[in-house]
Amino acid sequence: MATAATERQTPLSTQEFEQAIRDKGRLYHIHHPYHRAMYEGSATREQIQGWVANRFYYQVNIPLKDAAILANCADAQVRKHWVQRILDHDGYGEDEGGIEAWLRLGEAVGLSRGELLSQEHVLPGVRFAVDAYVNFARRSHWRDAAVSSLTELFAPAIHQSRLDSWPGHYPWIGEEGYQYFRKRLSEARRDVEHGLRIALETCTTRAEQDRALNILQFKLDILWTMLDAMAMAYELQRPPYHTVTDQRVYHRGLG
Ligand SMILES: O=C(O)c1cc(C(=O)O)c2c(n1)C(=O)C(=O)c1cc(C(=O)O)[nH]c1-2
Repeated sequence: MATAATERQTPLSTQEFEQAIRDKGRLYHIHHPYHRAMYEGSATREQIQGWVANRFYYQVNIPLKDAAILANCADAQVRKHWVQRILDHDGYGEDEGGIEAWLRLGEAVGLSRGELLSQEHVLPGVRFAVDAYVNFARRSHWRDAAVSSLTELFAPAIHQSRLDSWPGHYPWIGEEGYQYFRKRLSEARRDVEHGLRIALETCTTRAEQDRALNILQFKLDILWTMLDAMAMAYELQRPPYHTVTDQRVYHRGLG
């Protein structure tokens, strides 16, 4: 008879494991009140601008995270696919890349390129959360780092929700701002197919599956925590040091 302990060790079937991964979508940042406000049309211009400026820090760090995964991966077949993610963001040939598209989104919401590039709006809480993601990829086995990207399973829905709702709610946002979200619809679907295959093929014991689900939760925590920091600053008007100064005195990264 199986005891509770041995039952815990029974691996989930591939279908059950995939379902457990997909079930994590109920904790995606699409459900964060900050995100809901943007989607529902109640976000202010300052809140949208704050989100775009802070999320830029995520955008510029994604290729560093993916380069760390490549650097830790001895499997050429994996690298051959994974390298595409860096090109998607940095650009290649005629494709201007996601970082450039995000800078255009910044301009479309009224932020200059210089404002985004200087990182002057990046809140410490956002910086720490994104840095935790990059550092996890640097120090982990590439398979664990690959699993942490699986929140992208849920990303097409969130990009689509912005394309569906923002133009109606925020007519002041220029049309050229939406290209990033359009571009990611197909890129995220392709990436996640590869990432999911890695997870399903390499996490075969219950312990490995549980670890993968915990890593995915770590990543969900990062995304949620970024929005918590933005909610403090732009909804509750309590950015860091607000009791002392209204200047953005926070550090811009230590290089
Ligand atoms: O707008 C979003 O809500 C959102 C979320 C995520 C995500 O789930 O990590 C990514 C993106 N966008 C995105 O645009 C992107 O390029 C991306 C790469 C990754 C990753 O973990 O490698 N996540 C995401």
